[in-house]
Amino acid sequence: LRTSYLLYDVNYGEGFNLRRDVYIRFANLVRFLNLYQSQTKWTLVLPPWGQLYHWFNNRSLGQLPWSTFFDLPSLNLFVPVLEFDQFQAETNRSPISKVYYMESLPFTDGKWLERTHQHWFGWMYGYGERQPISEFSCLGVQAEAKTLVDFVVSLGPVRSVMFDRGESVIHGSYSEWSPEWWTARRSMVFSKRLRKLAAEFRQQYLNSTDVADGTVRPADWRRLRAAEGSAIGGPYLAAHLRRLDFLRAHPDATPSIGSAASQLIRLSRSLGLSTVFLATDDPEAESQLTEQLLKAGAADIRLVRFANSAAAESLTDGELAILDQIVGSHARHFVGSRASTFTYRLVEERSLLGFARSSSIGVFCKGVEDDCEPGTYWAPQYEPRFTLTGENSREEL
Ligand SMILES: C[C@@H]1O[C@H](OP(=O)(O)OP(=O)(O)OC[C@H]2O[C@@H](n3cnc4c(=O)[nH]c(N)nc43)[C@H](O)[C@@H]2O)[C@@H](O)[C@H](O)[C@@H]1O
Repeated sequence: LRTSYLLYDVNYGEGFNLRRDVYIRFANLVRFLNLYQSQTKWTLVLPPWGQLYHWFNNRSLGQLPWSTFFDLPSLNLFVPVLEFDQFQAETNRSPISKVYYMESLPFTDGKWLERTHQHWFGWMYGYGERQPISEFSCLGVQAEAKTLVDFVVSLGPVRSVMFDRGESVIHGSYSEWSPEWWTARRSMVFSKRLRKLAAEFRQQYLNSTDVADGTVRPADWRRLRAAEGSAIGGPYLAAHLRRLDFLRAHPDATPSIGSAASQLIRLSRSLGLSTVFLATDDPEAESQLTEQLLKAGAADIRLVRFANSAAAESLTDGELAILDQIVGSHARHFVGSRASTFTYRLVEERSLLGFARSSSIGVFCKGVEDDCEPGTYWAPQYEPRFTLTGENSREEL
């Protein structure tokens, strides 16, 4: 069995939670390659988490491995994965055989433009040192992960292939409604350390435990199949209030603090929950909301944030965001921010835990009186199905 490596990178400006979705596209590509090419073991090289646009406190930390956030043994149960450092060690830092910089082009078939030179070096993942590359090409794509299977197969035996601007690849037939998407998604279990911190926080500040909340789940994600409605959740309302760049990027969906406070009061009253777990990227939001709650005579509503706990002090921005997601995903009821991938990932987590759709799809409206559309919800799909319709590849499970 020969070993080949697949690498990818994503446009710098993309946030953490969109990147998690791009992972699913490449994990499925690797899975399809391994099903199709039985003589090759394809391994997915995990792109280190560089200095993301939204991670203000991470600037000095350099590249973070995936194990900071995710449980690698769980990822490995779906496809073979390797941290970038390990890849460099395994290949003696030899050049990446082929790098394709993907450009979204307005044509319907996958097509590539070869612009090959003798020697290339690339800056990748924010490392100061440049990575040697044997061959660099631009690849015009309007492609799904499965189209790329045929493309990679057409390259013949190759040690390592990298796709840059990985966000250009779409899920296509293997989107959120497919078991392929969900199987990869289910394997993205958060690291043990972060899960433990979340459990301790829930117990200490929110009177919430898995046993009481009906969220005890097997350690192996392959055995987790919670029926919708089986989870009760902790006795709190969780709110994801996305602000900062959303005030500019999504002004029509982002409420003022006053409007958000009124919506929270109305919701917590109707649910009979006086504890609100607040997840937000805005350091000012909590004190501003508290002021509005007092003004509205709702001083009994208690705002709880992970960021205020002692455990938060030693965490990076990305870890803190995940803690907010884990704690938010265990609440009896959740209200999120329209169009935020942070909210999407949190709702997915809730659907996997077995929360009822109605407890998960609420979003903040712009105005208090607006009757805005609820958020998106995809029910988890479990039955594996695999059909590749490409020229070389056909297989069904
Ligand atoms: C405007 C667009 O917004 C998109 O944001 P959206 O979908 O929310 O995508 P996210 O990637 O989730 O949000 C960006 C980052 O903001 C922080 N953040 C957001 N909400 C919270 C929260 O509740 N708690 C904590 N602790 N941190 C939060 C977190 O670092 C997260 O990685 C971006 O992905 C795009 O690149 C673009 O900037």
